[in-house]
Amino acid sequence: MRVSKVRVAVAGASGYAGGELLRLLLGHPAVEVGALTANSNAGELLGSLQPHLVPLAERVLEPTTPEVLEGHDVVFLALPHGTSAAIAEALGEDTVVVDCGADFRLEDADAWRDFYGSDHAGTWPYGLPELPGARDALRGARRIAVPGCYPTVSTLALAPAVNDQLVEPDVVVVAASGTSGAGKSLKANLLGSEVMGNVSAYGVGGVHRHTPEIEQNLGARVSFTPVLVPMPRGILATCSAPIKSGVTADDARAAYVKAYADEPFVNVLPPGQWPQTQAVLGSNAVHLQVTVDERAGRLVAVGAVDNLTKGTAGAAVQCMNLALGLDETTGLSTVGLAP
Ligand SMILES: NC(=O)C1=CN([C@@H]2O[C@H](COP(=O)(O)OP(=O)(O)OC[C@H]3O[C@@H](n4cnc5c(N)ncnc54)[C@H](OP(=O)(O)O)[C@@H]3O)[C@@H](O)[C@H]2O)C=CC1
Ligand SMILES: CC(=O)N[C@@H](CCC(=O)OP(=O)(O)O)C(=O)O
Repeated sequence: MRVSKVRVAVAGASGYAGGELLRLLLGHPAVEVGALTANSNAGELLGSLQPHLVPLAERVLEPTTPEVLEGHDVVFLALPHGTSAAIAEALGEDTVVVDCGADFRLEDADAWRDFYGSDHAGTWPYGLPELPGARDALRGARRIAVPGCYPTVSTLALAPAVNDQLVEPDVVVVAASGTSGAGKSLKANLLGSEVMGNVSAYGVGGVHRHTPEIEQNLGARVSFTPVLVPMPRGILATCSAPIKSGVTADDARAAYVKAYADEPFVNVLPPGQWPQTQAVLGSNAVHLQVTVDERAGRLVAVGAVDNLTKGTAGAAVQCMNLALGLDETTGLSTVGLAP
């Protein structure tokens, strides 16, 4: 018997997140790739911009309009902030719209205005199924807001400690990211000569827009510092919080193992082994480790993700699977690419 496939469109197919979505969708057994759209690159062959997507090389990028995107079962939006709402509004309620941008992640309209400087578009179910209660909201959802890449790894690295009240709700996150996190458009600070052989902090002092998103996820005060490192992909987040009296490293580890025991994509590493980015590259896995720094009185958790996979496109596919009632892991792998 021939089972009909889910027809998906990708808006922003010329960008990094769109390209990663297509790489994953090409390996997804239940999906047929429909329209591919772009902005300045509309009219170009996909193969000229994303040569790794060989089966789609001859596809021509169309303009990003509701007319091109309608008629699909699922539409992935991998577009700049502020562009999703108008498109989503024009698509029918039956279409599953999965937004990789930030527009619908935050619940607090004031926080949105403070960090993004525009009017709040609204709030959609948040695409981090591993958060308590989130998976149920994603099953059957027709609108999904995929988390930011830093919030994904930072939240998962701290949630068991905060939720089990092992720590004070006052956390510090310092996270190093590869340059693809900044997208594919030209920026002087991302030139090879600026990035190679260089590591730099940015968005320091509570001004990065992922701060309110991590706060929303954890219900904790957050000091977040992102760091740009000279690699194309991957994030390593080092997270800490004041430990409550009497909590040991074994207690912390037990809480993490229990919280993630049934999670297909969260891998709490064996004791003493610390996450590294190359182990998660191209995979939808999150690698975590936790301990207690007794001298400083802090719990320390480290997490690694691929910003483009579990940090964006992999999470988007995971959420699509939940929305459509497919097995959550369909088309996704926990196997990384190393060295
Ligand atoms: N990169 C990452 O690691 C992560 C990205 N995200 C989010 O995913 C989204 C896409 O990011 P990313 O792929 O990195 O960005 P890129 O800059 O690589 O790609 C942006 C895409 O959007 C298109 N585009 C640009 N301007 C417009 C416009 N005004 N209207 C319609 N389309 C437009 C571009 O088309 P063209 O090439 O034709 O100009 C391109 O296809 C963003 O919201 C980003 O925040 C989320 C988590 C992580
Ligand atoms: C290295 C780098 O620049 N990373 C991006 C985060 C990418 C991300 O998660 O994107 P959105 O929240 O925008 O969807 C940044 O710091 O702005």
